[in-house]
Amino acid sequence: MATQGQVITCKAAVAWEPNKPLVIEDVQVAPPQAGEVRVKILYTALCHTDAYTWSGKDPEGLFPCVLGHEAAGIVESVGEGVTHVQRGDHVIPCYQAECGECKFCKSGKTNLCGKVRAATGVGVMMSDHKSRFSINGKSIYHFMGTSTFSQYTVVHDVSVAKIDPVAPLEKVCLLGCGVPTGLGAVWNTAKVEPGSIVAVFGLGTVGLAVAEGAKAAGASRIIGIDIDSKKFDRAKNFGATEFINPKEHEKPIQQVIVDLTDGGVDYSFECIGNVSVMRAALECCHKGWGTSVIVGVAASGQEISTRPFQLVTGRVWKGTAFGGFKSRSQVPLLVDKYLKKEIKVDEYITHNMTLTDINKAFDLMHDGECLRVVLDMFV
Ligand SMILES: NC(=O)c1ccc[n+]([C@@H]2O[C@H](COP(=O)([O-])OP(=O)(O)OC[C@H]3O[C@@H](n4cnc5c(N)ncnc54)[C@H](O)[C@@H]3O)[C@@H](O)[C@H]2O)c1
Ligand SMILES: N[C@@H](CCC(=O)N[C@@H](CSCO)C(=O)NCC(=O)O)C(=O)O
Ligand SMILES: [Zn+2]
Ligand SMILES: [Zn+2]
Repeated sequence: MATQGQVITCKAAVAWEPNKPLVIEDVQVAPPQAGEVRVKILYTALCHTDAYTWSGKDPEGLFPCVLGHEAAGIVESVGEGVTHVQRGDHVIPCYQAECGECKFCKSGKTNLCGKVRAATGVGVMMSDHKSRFSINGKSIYHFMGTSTFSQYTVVHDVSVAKIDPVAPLEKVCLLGCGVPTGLGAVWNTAKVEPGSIVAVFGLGTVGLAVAEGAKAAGASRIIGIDIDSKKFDRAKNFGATEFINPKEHEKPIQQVIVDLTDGGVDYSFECIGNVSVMRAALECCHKGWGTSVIVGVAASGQEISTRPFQLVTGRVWKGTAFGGFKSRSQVPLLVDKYLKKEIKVDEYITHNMTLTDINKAFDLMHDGECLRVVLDMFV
């Protein structure tokens, strides 16, 4: 039955309130308006940022909403004026848009795009400042411009990357967030050179992707740091060469690392979202040139600090969003790299479940064994 131009009623996991279990609801998804695309989401993964917003600590978290931003699907229909994708295209929704025309996109200095960011930050579509999701007339907010915990979602056309239809959607959904973030933090943000010494704080999906990226960049030592030593064995397969558990040391972790590396590392990456660790990650960098990249998302109200002398003496503090990748143009290239076996993706998937099990999937994320859980949206 043709659905184009019609409201679609489908299943979605709705976050009615912070921290309350998500509820699988029948939601109405309005047709895409001009410049919008309605996507049938086939697979979505869960990212810790979904859990962060769900917790109520995200100042941009609005309820009720449909969370989710790491997914893959097929275009169901497009609104007026949309030319770069059409019905049937395989796509990855991109929470970081790329319009190619705004001040940010044209700067050549950042992957951030300004075109729809104001609207996506308040859970609505740009054209009319309204949501396309509702339940019996009650409006439900979008999230990150993606809302992939729904069988159908509406995104801005600048927030969708067309990919090779050969790629398995149940795998490449991960290229919507965590894996590119870690790889790009190394390749685009830090620009790690061959021979560098790298420290990675936090060995979840993002930290492991940093390790993988650092290995590919030719780093000579990749030091993995985690408070859960069970993470270490697996991290070897992603490129980490040595490991430190801060709990096993009396000295501050930055001092331990400085002592082990003749003055500090060339590059460090904080992949946790803990502001004390962010400080340690900066301070374990080598005087004169060491660069630390903040990748983890810290809650509202948290602040970073260090002695300014750390920066005066040449250390550099940076951050990265989506690893600095330009989403619409570079996500398809990452999919191609996966198809050529140049980057890992399958290895980050530890669990496969269904949309109905989404609350169990969130529980699993606290399990030390869990990296990414992929949900099949139509089982
Ligand atoms: N900047 C971006 O674009 C971007 C994109 C994706 C995710 N993120 C953020 O990156 C962070 C990591 O995501 P993830 O999915 O890998 O999370 P994760 O929870 O799987 O991994 C975090 C790891 O840190 C370890 N850890 C916790 N506290 C620690 C401490 N004090 N010292 C050392 N290790 C510690 C945990 O044991 C775990 O292994 C999250 O904050 C997420 O929101 C940011
Ligand atoms: N709304 C949050 C912002 C959280 C944040 O920093 N998000 C990252 C992506 S995390 C993906 O898992 C990001 O890319 N930010 C840039 C942007 O949102 O444009 C808060 O305010 O704390
Ligand atoms: Zn994410
Ligand atoms: Zn732009």
